[in-house]
Amino acid sequence: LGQYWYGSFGMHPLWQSPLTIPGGTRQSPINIQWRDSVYDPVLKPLKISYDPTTCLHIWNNGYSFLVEFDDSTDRSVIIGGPLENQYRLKQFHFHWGAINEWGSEHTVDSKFYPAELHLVHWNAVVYPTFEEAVMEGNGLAVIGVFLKVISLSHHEGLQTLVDALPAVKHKDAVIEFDVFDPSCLIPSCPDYWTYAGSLTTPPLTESVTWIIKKKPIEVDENQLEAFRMLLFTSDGEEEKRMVDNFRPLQPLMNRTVRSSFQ
Ligand SMILES: NS(=O)(=O)c1ccc(C(=O)N2CCc3cc(O)c(O)cc3[C@H]2c2ccccc2)cc1
Ligand SMILES: [Zn+2]
Repeated sequence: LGQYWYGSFGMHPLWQSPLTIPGGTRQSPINIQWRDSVYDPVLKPLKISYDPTTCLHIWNNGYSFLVEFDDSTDRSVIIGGPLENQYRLKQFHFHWGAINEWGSEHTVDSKFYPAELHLVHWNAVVYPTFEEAVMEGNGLAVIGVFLKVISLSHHEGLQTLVDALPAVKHKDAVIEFDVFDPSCLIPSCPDYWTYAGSLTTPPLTESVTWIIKKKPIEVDENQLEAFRMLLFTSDGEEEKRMVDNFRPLQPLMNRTVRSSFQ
């Protein structure tokens, strides 16, 4: 699916989506214009509680690498922030560029970060399965965290992931990954923006409450280079480096981005 969605390789591929959702009014990603975001004093702090033993495996699904969690119970959840319910952690993954000039999906004041982390949660209070939640307006909540490259700032938590990546170099590779607490990848600063959006990969359904952290995490160049060594392609196919796996910006249309901070 990665190849189909990211089109030809090597260039800075536009998102080859066969369709923008006809009549889509809340597509993602978007540019967050800081001065147009509206402080909402009603927004609560986001409460994050992950159980590191719910971590299951890392797999290369041909468009990113996903770290998946056991979401059969409420052991790894988020609540508060803009959310009406508690949401269960299902997986996290990243989007990144071939070079540090771009790679994130969301932009802030039209500025790209070199990469963006997405922690994907679903509303298991209201919906019986993730697949059903994906089709509903309040079905998913995704925390977005920007990555910033600072040459001498090695990120310890990320390194655990980076060390595992060579084992999932090819599409469809999976390895067991049994203890990892993804809260080490989330900045301690509580500030975030939030808006109503969509999946940025097919099926692009308009089911995501986005929670974008204001502060990036800092990683070093070698750690991001490790992402760029992954492949869109399966073992035995002509190698295509997994880079530029981000969707182009979508129109804001009739939406307001709220901020949890002044
Ligand atoms: N970038 S994002 O909007 O945060 C995003 C969120 C969830 C998902 C997700 O969990 N899945 C399941 C795994 C998967 C694998 C693919 O190859 C793919 O193209 C999409 C997904 C999506 C997905 C969501 C809903 C139905 C089917 C697949 C993907 C991306
Ligand atoms: Zn994503």
